[in-house]
Amino acid sequence: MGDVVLQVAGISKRFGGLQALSDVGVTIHRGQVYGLIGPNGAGKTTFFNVITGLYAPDSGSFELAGKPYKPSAVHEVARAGIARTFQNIRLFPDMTALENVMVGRHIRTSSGLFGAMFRTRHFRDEEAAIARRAQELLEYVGIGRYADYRARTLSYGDQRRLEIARAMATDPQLIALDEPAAGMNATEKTQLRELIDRIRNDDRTILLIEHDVKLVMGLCDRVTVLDYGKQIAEGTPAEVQKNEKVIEAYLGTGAH
Ligand SMILES: Nc1ncnc2c1ncn2[C@@H]1O[C@H](COP(=O)(O)OP(=O)(O)OP(=O)(O)O)[C@@H](O)[C@H]1O
Repeated sequence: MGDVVLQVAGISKRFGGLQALSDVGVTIHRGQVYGLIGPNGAGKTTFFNVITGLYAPDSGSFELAGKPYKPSAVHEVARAGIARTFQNIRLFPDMTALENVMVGRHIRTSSGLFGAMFRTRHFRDEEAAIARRAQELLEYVGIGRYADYRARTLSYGDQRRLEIARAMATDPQLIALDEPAAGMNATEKTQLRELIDRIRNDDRTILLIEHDVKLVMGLCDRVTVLDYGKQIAEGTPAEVQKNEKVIEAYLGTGAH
């Protein structure tokens, strides 16, 4: 098994009188696809938002690639090495596909504002390298031919791919995908599955929230199941599927 990429423990988060997360922890190894599932309102998005710095947790410890990190601000989390996509696609709709990926890459550059303002040689070289890398990533996710199209003109499935390319542009330790298959048709889901498989085979690490249990079970190495903010099961898909608490949680709410 690969090194530990993300280790979080004891995460709790309360909203007023509602305990959205109680003492949740996960350990994710390099090269794994780790799934987070649970019925509606179980706390999946809250967990994602806590580890990516959108919500401040009430408690919890956080380690990324062996170093403690404090998920207190979104850009700090991105710098620490977690990149994410969103349930509702958040691209720059009027920028091209290539430019959207280049934006992701900019957090790793060194020229800064001075370089950009005076268009220094170093800045220009860096821009050219960023554009090349962005094009490679578009090819990697399968939409290289749309590099010059505005993001909003791409199909839904291709916009999701573009979001993944943008997330990968930061060279993250961990890629967190928030319901990447939402709204996809069967063909798009198959392609998404192949893409996630490919990303894993390239030794990258993925945390996945997904409603489509079939997709999660077929794709993930390990799964955590949340219900009412509590971690009711953790294990391989086969283990989790047999767990009585899990069966009950899903049958109880009618969600699947
Ligand atoms: N910002 C917030 N303020 C108050 N309550 C919140 C907030 N965010 C989430 N909650 C509540 O916390 C609980 C967990 O919600 P969360 O969105 O994390 O669940 P989920 O598992 O992602 O659900 P879904 O599958 O519907 O997306 C819910 O009861 C929700 O209403």
